[in-house]
Amino acid sequence: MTTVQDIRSHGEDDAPITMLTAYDTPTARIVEEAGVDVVLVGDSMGNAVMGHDSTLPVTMADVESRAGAVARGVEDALVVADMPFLSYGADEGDAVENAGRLLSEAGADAVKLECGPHTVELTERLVNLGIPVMAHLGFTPQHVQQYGGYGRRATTREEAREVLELAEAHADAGAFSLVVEHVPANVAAQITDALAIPTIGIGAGPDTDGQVLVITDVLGLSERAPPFAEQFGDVATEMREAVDGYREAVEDGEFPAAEHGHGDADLDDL
Ligand SMILES: Nc1nc(=O)c2c([nH]1)NC[C@@H]1CN(c3ccc(C(=O)N[C@@H](CCC(=O)O)C(=O)O)cc3)CN21
Ligand SMILES: CC(C)C(=O)C(=O)O
Ligand SMILES: [Mg+2]
Repeated sequence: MTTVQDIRSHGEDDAPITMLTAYDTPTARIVEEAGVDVVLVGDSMGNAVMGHDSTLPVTMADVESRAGAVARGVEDALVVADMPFLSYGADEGDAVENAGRLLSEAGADAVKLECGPHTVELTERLVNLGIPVMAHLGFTPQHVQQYGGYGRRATTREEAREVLELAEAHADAGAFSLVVEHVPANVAAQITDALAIPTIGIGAGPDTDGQVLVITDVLGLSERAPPFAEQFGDVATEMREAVDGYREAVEDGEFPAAEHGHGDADLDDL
């Protein structure tokens, strides 16, 4: 069993923390069997498996449903669920209830919040209530309209300092780890050095305590993947071949065959 305390106590000499997203039971099972430490039910499901072009349309109902599916496929890995756009930040009571439901009903072990100055208090409140929080800073995709694009963040000294200070504030508020996305490697390295909790990077260079990617980017199932992602397989080709094989077998009258057990029942003509 991987717990939030196992992640929190990650040491400098330990192997890097591995995290991957999953949005369904069979994929979550494979991610866990591979020995990945943390399975993230990311709001990247909007792009990755729901056909949206951002994470903004993803709802609590979407994340609850997908987190349930993932939690049912996982025994040992830590399951973290993203809080989707506007499920926190508008009303603190609603935020607490939404976060709580991801644990008590969907079966997640922790939640992840895209952070800013407004999430420091919320982090403290959630942690006090027993809801572990993973913070997310740097490029936070729920702010894409505010940023005006998908470019790297914290590229100036001023903005890098802001991110560092927010990281420290969320660590002090009780976050057990911190995702740092799409920032310069030296900025991610300095944040990592400054914090007692582990950092998990995406598009943030090699000097974080762990790495995370979106599963469809890793598998070669994404229509578009960010430049910092790496494709480690070509599952789309495998799927195309299987589907093509099925279609051909039906069209050629080869499927179903006797071995598929469609024998006749012993009855008169209807
Ligand atoms: N499939 C997938 N993978 C991801 O890693 C991912 C998602 N979806 N959805 C949520 C966010 C969005 N992310 C992204 C998506 C695109 C870029 C990207 O293309 N950046 C380019 C263009 C920058 C620009 O528009 O100026 C770059 O060169 O940095 C970066 C992060 C990372 N996350
Ligand atoms: C890319 C990770 C960090 C994420 O937030 C997601 O998958 O939604
Ligand atoms: Mg996310």
